Amino acid sequence: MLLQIDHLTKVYPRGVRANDDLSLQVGEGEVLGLLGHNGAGKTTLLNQVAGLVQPTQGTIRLDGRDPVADPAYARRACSLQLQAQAPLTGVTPRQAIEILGRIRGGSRQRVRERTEQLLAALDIEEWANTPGEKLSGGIRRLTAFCMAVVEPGRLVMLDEPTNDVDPVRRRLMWQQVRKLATDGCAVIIVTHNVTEAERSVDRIVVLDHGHVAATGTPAELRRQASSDLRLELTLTPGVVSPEPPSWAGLANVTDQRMVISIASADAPQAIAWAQQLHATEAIAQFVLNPISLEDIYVGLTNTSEEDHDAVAA
Ligand SMILES: Nc1ncnc2c1ncn2[C@@H]1O[C@H](COP(=O)(O)OP(=O)(O)OP(=O)(O)O)[C@@H](O)[C@H]1O
Repeated sequence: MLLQIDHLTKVYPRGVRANDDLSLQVGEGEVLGLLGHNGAGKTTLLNQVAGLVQPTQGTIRLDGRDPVADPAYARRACSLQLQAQAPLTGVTPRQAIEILGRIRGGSRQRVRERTEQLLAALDIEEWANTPGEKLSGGIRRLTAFCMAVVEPGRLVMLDEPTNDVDPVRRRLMWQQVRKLATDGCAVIIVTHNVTEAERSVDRIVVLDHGHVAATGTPAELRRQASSDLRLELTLTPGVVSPEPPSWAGLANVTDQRMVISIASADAPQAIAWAQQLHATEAIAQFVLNPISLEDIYVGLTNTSEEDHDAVAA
C-alpha cells in the first residue's frame, strides 16, 4: 500500500478529538473518496498525511516512510489541494500553475506542456491570462486543482475540489482525477457529493466523528444496506399523512413528503399500497426508486449521530 494509516488519533489542544483511532489504506492507482459531515475530521486527516499537523497517536506510513518525522519527504511525495481558495491576486492561472510546477521540480518545457494540457482538458483556456482577482469562484477552484496536479507527487489529496465548479467542468475534473490514478498516483478526494463519488471513485471511506463509519467500494456499501428500494410519496396538502405500513423500513416524513425504505421483495405490496392511497387522493403521487448511495450515507451517519448523542448523554 502506498499509504498505510493505523490507529490515528488527533486531539486538538482544547480537547476536540478530530480523528479517533482511524485506520485506512490507499494503493497506487486507486482513487479513494473520503466522505463525512462537516467537522468529521477529513481535513485534519489530510493535513497529518501531508506532515502539516502532528498526530496525537497512531502511525502514518507513506511508501514505508513517516511523513511526520520527515516533513520534507511528505512535501515531495504529497500534492495537496486545500479546501480554502488559492490566493491568486496578481497572477494569472497560467502563471500560477507554471510557478507551482517549477517549485515542485518540473523542467520548464515539461511544466509548460502539462499546464497547456490541463487548461485545455478542463476547458479553462479562455481565462488562462486573466488576473486572479477577476476570476469566478469556479475558475479559481479549477486553477487550484491544476496547481496541485501539474507536477503531482505519488499521493494526490484534493479537499473538496469540485466546490463552485459547474457540472460539465466537474466531469472534466473527474476525468483528470482518473488519469492521475491511471498514471500511477494514489488519490484521496474529499467530497460532499456522494452521487459524483459513487460514479468516479474506486473505494469510499465514510468518516464520522473522527472514526471510520464504513468503507468499501460503492457496490459493497450498497450491499450493506438493509433495504434496496425507496418509495417516495408526495402528500396531498391538508390531508393527514398515512401511517407507514409494518413491512416498511425507516420512514422519513416532512410536510409534503414521506420517504420509506423497503426491501425489493416488498415492492408489489408497496406499489399496491401507494396506488390505493393515490386512488383515495391521500397522496398526490408516488415514485419507487433504487436506494441511492446518498441514502445509505445519510443512514450511516444518522445512526452514528444518534449513538454519539446517546454516549454524550
Ligand atoms: N486547528 C484546530 N484547532 C482546534 N480544533 C480544530 C482545528 N482544526 C479543526 N478543528 C476541529 O476538529 C474537528 C474536525 O475538523 P476538520 O476540519 O478536520 O473536519 P472536516 O471533516 O474537514 O470538516 P468540513 O467538511 O467542514 O471541512 C472539528 O470539530 C473542528 O472544529
